[in-house]
Amino acid sequence: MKSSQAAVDVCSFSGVTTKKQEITSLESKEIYLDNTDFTIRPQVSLSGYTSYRVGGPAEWYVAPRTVEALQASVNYAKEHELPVTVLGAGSNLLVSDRGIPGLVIATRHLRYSHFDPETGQVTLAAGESIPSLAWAAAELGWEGLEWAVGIPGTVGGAVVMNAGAHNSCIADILVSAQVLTPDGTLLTLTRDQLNYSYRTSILQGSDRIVTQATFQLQPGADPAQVIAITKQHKQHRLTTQPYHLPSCGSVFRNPKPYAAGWLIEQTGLKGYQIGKAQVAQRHANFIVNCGGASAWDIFNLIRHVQYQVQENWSILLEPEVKMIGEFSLAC
Ligand SMILES: Cc1cc2nc3c(=O)[nH]c(=O)nc-3n(C[C@H](O)[C@H](O)[C@H](O)COP(=O)(O)OP(=O)(O)OC[C@H]3O[C@@H](n4cnc5c(N)ncnc54)[C@H](O)[C@@H]3O)c2cc1C
Ligand SMILES: NC(=O)C1=CN([C@@H]2O[C@H](COP(=O)(O)OP(=O)(O)OC[C@H]3O[C@@H](n4cnc5c(N)ncnc54)[C@H](OP(=O)(O)O)[C@@H]3O)[C@@H](O)[C@H]2O)C=CC1
Ligand SMILES: C=C(O[C@H]1[C@H](O)[C@@H](CO)O[C@H](OP(=O)(O)OP(=O)(O)OC[C@H]2O[C@@H](n3ccc(=O)[nH]c3=O)[C@H](O)[C@@H]2O)[C@@H]1NC(C)=O)C(=O)O
Repeated sequence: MKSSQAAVDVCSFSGVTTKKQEITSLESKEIYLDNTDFTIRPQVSLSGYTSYRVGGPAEWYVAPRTVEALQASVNYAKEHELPVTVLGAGSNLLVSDRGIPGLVIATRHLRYSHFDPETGQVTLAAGESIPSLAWAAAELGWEGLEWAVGIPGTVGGAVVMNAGAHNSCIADILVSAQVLTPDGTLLTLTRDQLNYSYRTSILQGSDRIVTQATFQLQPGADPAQVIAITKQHKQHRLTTQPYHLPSCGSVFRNPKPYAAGWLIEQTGLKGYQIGKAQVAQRHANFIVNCGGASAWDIFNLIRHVQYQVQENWSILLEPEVKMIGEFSLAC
């Protein structure tokens, strides 16, 4: 186990990008990608694209609507030696107030879905919404996604994170995922190749971009029943989790057999606040933005919680949230 010192000393995080680089907008002009009608835009604030509602600008930002435009975006980054950061719906991200150097590629505009009643398989583009999918499946009477209704975000993010709830997770239903590799190749990876375990997959920290996924569901149930179970799951969340304030969901993975929320509450941290970031009263493993928090407030609170839990329980809580960009003392 790492020491508590390690828990407070590390002050620079990176998710996808690693290069230390100040944001220097080369030109404040949009760039048109070859053979597409898409533009790469400079200095785009990411706070509107994350559920925490914090974060500085992307040096460059693009949200392609087709796989071809995605490929063109990746090629552009390669040609200009820009580090690439991939964004889904930003519901599990803490973006630095300093922003993200290089090119941020948002995949949430990649959209299509196909339900195959013969096989019970549904194939979706990476940008499709998981809660919308869960409701659509319930309305068709297809079982298998009732648990997913309250998980904001995209198919791509859920496949990478192995999103889960109520003892189910993406790995239980994933048949395969299509990924775009940095050399522009589209590969199909089976569930076994993704090396899934609790809230992790081989895709975390990798340079492969999920473009679509196929899930196995079970058609043929009574829609009213599937909708009823889906509603119960949603209701359970609304009563146990602080959905009314910006957050990233659970901040830490559960250090089994303990629940992070229980450990944090027992440490006396419910309601503890740094700046406008607060350990939620309703669920201690949620840190909420009470209005006007900075990423730095949230980051410091994460560190404080880690430190206090380590001091009291000798357990280092491991963040589930992906922290991207620079978080240095000079912020
Ligand atoms: C209120 C609330 C409740 C939540 N409840 C749950 C819950 O019950 N269970 C749970 O598991 N999570 C939960 N979360 C966290 C979050 O919803 C999930 O992690 C979700 O799957 C993230 O999807 P996203 O599209 O927002 O991904 P993002 O947050 O945008 O990205 C997450 C990671 O995936 C990578 N990524 C995203 N898209 C792609 C892609 N196309 N290709 C490659 N990499 C990609 C990003 O680089 C990043 O590393 C909750 C969050 C909130 C705000
Ligand atoms: N605290 C936070 O930081 C955040 C919390 N959230 C919460 O996460 C949850 C998921 O958010 P979001 O991704 O926006 O998805 P929602 O669950 O709000 O909606 C997703 C889709 O499902 C449809 N839908 C919703 N309820 C029903 C229903 N009863 N029957 C049929 N269809 C339905 C919606 O249709 P329609 O548009 O017609 O309603 C919409 O198309 C929500 O509870 C939201 O409040 C989301 C983001 C951040
Ligand atoms: C929200 C997320 O996922 C959630 C998912 O929605 C829910 C529902 O299935 O189960 C997990 O929460 P969780 O383990 O905290 O589930 P809960 O049932 O709320 O709590 C577990 C235990 O901790 C206790 N608890 C929780 C919060 C709190 O403030 N105090 C406390 O004592 C509860 O009483 C319970 O005994 C996932 N979290 C993780 C880290 O695995 C996410 O990953 O972002």
